Parts: sequence; structure tokens; C-alpha cells
Amino acid sequence: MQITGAKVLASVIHVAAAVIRDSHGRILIAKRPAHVHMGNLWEFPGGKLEAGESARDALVRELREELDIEVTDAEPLIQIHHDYTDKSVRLDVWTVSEFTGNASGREGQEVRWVAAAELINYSFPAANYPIVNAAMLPDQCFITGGGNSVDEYIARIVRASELGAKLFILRPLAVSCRVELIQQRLDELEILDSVHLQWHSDWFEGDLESALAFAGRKPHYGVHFQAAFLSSLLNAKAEFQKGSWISASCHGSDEVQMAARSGLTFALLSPVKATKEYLPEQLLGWSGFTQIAEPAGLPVYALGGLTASDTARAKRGGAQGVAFVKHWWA
Ligand SMILES: Nc1nc2c([nH]c(=O)n2[C@H]2C[C@H](O)[C@@H](COP(=O)(O)OP(=O)(O)OP(=O)(O)O)O2)c(=O)[nH]1
Repeated sequence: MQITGAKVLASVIHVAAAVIRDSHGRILIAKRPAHVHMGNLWEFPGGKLEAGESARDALVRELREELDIEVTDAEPLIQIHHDYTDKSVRLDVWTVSEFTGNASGREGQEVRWVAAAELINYSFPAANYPIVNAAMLPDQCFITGGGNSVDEYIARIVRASELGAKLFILRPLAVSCRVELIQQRLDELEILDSVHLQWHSDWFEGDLESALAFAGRKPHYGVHFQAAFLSSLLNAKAEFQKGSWISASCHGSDEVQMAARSGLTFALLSPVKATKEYLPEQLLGWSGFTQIAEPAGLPVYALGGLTASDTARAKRGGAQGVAFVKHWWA
């Protein structure tokens, strides 16, 4: 216990928790008992670290004790620091896709396998908002180039989705084209029902309200903003519609922190590696990226001179995954 002035602060409780996925991509959630902290809310299974225990070891032990499963592989997903009124927690969240055994509530707790998109229909503790986003987001984000013709633009998106792309940031075409035309063309394509489309704010000439309203049109729509919009987004936070994904491009620690405070779904952080637009001294490199992304408290994609083959490296460095334009659009 630490005493600062009139305030008595309990030390931070360090917790390891897991987003456990089955072979259908469903995620396991458990209901916290009524009498405990954050009782009756849903959680990602896990628990407190014991003295001297690593987060990974605690995760393996807790999942064995609580669910009767044996973890065979786990990778870090996101770290969250959250101050509740009565305690502060640090949640080390991992993705577990490989385990043996049939998960059951060994301590009598209700457990449920749910589709990632359904997570927003469950009540979690306040700290879990970014964890739910990280659980829903894929590990690659495809940013479109400008495109000189509508047909070519649509064909490239279809081709990428056929190859497994799940998240796109749609930048406006280089030629004049109304957003409704692209929307209509994309809505006709069944293959795009299961992908997420982040419409770039440039489609709306920087009009925040129109952009947010557009994002609310369909469950798989969202809107992506340049960093210049971050302070307006902080003010507009209350207007974000439940389920709409709102994202922003960031270039440093202050911007990423503002994106997190605004409650954005995710951020892009660049430039990690060399691109034509940046001088060598402006590059973050992987260590610079990790310093900003790891404590950010929201999912962050690494961007700048990267391709899909950098995904594992990015995740090791605290990223949700990688974002890229050139290697799929050129
Ligand atoms: N496991 C888990 N804990 C969470 C989540 N979100 C969240 O705010 N928490 C908080 C609630 C608690 O304050 C703390 C976890 O403590 P806990 O009481 O479940 O830990 P434990 O199983 O080791 O508990 P105990 O029986 O040993 O007291 O973290 C979550 O998604 N999963």
C-alpha cells in the first residue's frame, strides 16, 4: 500500500487474461461471480499473478484451474492499465488459439463461446473496451491507393478479400467519384459481407458529422481520420455509435495517447521503416514503435515500409498487426 498525501492508493493488481479462440474463430467468455470485484460482468478468463510468477505462467495456471484446459501456445495481444474507483489493474491479455481439453467452468462460472462480432452485446468491466476491440480486429489492415477507375478500385478490393483480407481503409479515388457510388458497388458484393470497411474522412471533405453518420449506416462500416482530427474526435466521443469502428492515423506518442483517450477502435502508427515520404531521422524503427504502442491501451497497427510478412514481428513489438498500401495495391 502506497500513501500519497490524503490519498491511499492500493498497488496495481497484475492480471493475466486470455482471448481464447476455437477452430471456428469463436471466443470464450466467462461470467464473474456476483460477489467479486466487477461481479456479474463477463470477462476474458484469467486471474491475478502470484508472487514471482510470469504473466504467461499465471495464464497457463489460471486457465487450467478455471477451465480445465492446457495452453499449448499463447501470444501477447494487448496490455491495459485501468483505474477503477476502488483499485487499479494491469491486464496482460494473450491470444490462445492452441490448447487441449474441453473448456468448462470448473469453478461453477457460466462460460460461453461467442462469435467475435457478438462480443459487443455482452457487458464487460470498463477496462475491457479495448480488449474487445483487439479481439475483433484482424492482424492485417489493407489501405487502398487512389485508383484511377472505379472498376479497377473495386476489382482490387475483391481480389484482396478473396485472399483473406478482412479490414480495409478506403481512400478516395484520384478521379472524382461520389462515395455513394463506391458504397453501392461494394454493397452488391456478397464476398464483402464479412469484411470491415473503414471509409477515409477525405470522402466527406473533412466533415466529421457526415463521416460519423456514414459509419453508422451498416454494422461493417467505420471511418478513418487523419491525426488533425484527433482533438475534434475527443470532443465528439459521445457521438460515436455503438459498434462503429473509428480509427486514426498517428505519428507519435501524443497522438496515440489522444486516440486512446478518445476511445477510438484502433490507431495506425507510422513510419516504422523507410518510405519515400519520410527522412531517415523521422523513422520510428521497431523499438520506437514498441515504446509508443505497447503502453497505448488501444490496438495499434504498425505502418510504413511494411508488408504482410512483417505481421509476426509487429505483433512481437506490441502491435495489433501491420497496415500497408503499396505491396497489395501497386
Ligand atoms: N480475469 C479477468 N479480470 C478482469 C478482466 N477485466 C477486468 O477489469 N478484470 C479485473 C477484475 C479484477 O479486479 C481483476 C481480476 O481479478 P480476479 O479476482 O479475477 O483474479 P483471481 O481469479 O486470481 O481472483 P482470486 O479468486 O484469487 O481473488 O481484474 C477480464 O477480462 N478478465
